[in-house]
Amino acid sequence: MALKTLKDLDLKGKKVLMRADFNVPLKNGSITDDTRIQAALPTIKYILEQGGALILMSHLGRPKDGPTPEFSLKPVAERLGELLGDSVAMAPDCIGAEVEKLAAELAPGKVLLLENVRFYKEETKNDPDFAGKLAALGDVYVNDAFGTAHRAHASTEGVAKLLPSGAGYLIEKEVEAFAPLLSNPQKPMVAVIGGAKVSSKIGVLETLLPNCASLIIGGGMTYTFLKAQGYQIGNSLLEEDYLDTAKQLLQKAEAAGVEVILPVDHVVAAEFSETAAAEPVDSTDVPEGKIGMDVGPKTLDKIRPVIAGAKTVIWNGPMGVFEFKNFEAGTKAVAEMIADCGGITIVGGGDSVAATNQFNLADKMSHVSTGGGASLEFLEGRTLPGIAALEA
Ligand SMILES: Nc1ncnc2c1ncn2[C@@H]1O[C@H](COP(=O)(O)OP(=O)(O)O)[C@@H](O)[C@H]1O
Ligand SMILES: O=C(OP(=O)(O)O)[C@H](O)COP(=O)(O)O
Repeated sequence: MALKTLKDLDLKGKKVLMRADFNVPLKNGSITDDTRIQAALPTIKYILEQGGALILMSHLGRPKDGPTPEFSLKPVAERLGELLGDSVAMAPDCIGAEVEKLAAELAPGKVLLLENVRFYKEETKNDPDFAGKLAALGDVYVNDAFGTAHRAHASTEGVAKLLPSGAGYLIEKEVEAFAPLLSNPQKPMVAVIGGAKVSSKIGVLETLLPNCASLIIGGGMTYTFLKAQGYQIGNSLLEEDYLDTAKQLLQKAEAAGVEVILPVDHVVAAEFSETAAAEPVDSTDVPEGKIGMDVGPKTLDKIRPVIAGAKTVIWNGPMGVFEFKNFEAGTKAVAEMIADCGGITIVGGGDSVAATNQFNLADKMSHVSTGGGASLEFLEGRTLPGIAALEA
């Protein structure tokens, strides 16, 4: 798959519209891990050095009700300004007359960050009119949002059809890093899947099965699977609509001879809060009224030999609510097992990468990817719409 890249674009004096994945973890309005911003810097600097005026766009989180301050990209503009040593202008919106004026007046070498594109539902619907309004802001389009390349959205896919386009350095680097895994994965391969995006990732698991010897499921994913098997899950995270999918996946894994490891004990809390007390539960069932927040020690004992025996480990999704000190132990232990396993280790996803950094293990992983869902889909051999749109 040959991609059009930055080198195929004439950037000098141009308004360069660039899609980045600035969906960074935030706590009380502050960025807790800026890996995704750092990862976009090589492309950003190249565009500025070439004399482009850079208009950046991204989503942040999954806002449901239009513009909401907690999903504003303002903290990203500030952090990016610090990293570049030059102020980054923050647009009040991502489309409209005021934004058009700011974009038109943007000087070469300067940066304007548009407000969260997901403040418009047209973004995720890949609405052509909305894509047209975004495209009108630039002369050329660069996509460097690997973490969002699995989404066919207006800013990742729609705009690419409307402007001369190319992939940024991050997309190029990620695609290269995954190439050996696609062509020649070292086996046995083990997938460790957790986190909170059950509906996004549960479908991907099925396609991972043929290549995996074992599938380890933890984090918020756990409870949809446990409930599907008839266990009690208390008030834990559940995506009710995916109970059947979970049941079918377990049946398919059994038929394919793939070992599935699910938590057999938990650390629970009475409420989802940083200050909640950690209560160990030595049972697969979660007591009524409690929330499963982390995997327990017996689960870790089951996971340990499986990861130690792997030649390739793919990890996406924390094993628990690692952002809260009382519930970080499971994620930390599994991250350490992966870092020490001696095989090829791929960590992907905004929060999994944040966890890897929190435990100072990034240097011990073979590849730390800015994409979680994107890397899983890419590894399955699926065409990522954001990348397909950049094919030469
Ligand atoms: N048991 C759990 N209940 C609720 N949320 C959880 C649980 N375990 C992990 N999480 C949350 O999952 C989030 C990360 O999920 P996800 O976005 O799928 O991962 P990534 O960003 O690495 O792809 C984290 O914020 C973490 O707190
Ligand atoms: O954080 C992201 O994905 P990830 O959690 O799978 O790494 C991307 O920014 C995509 O976000 P989305 O899953 O809301 O489309």
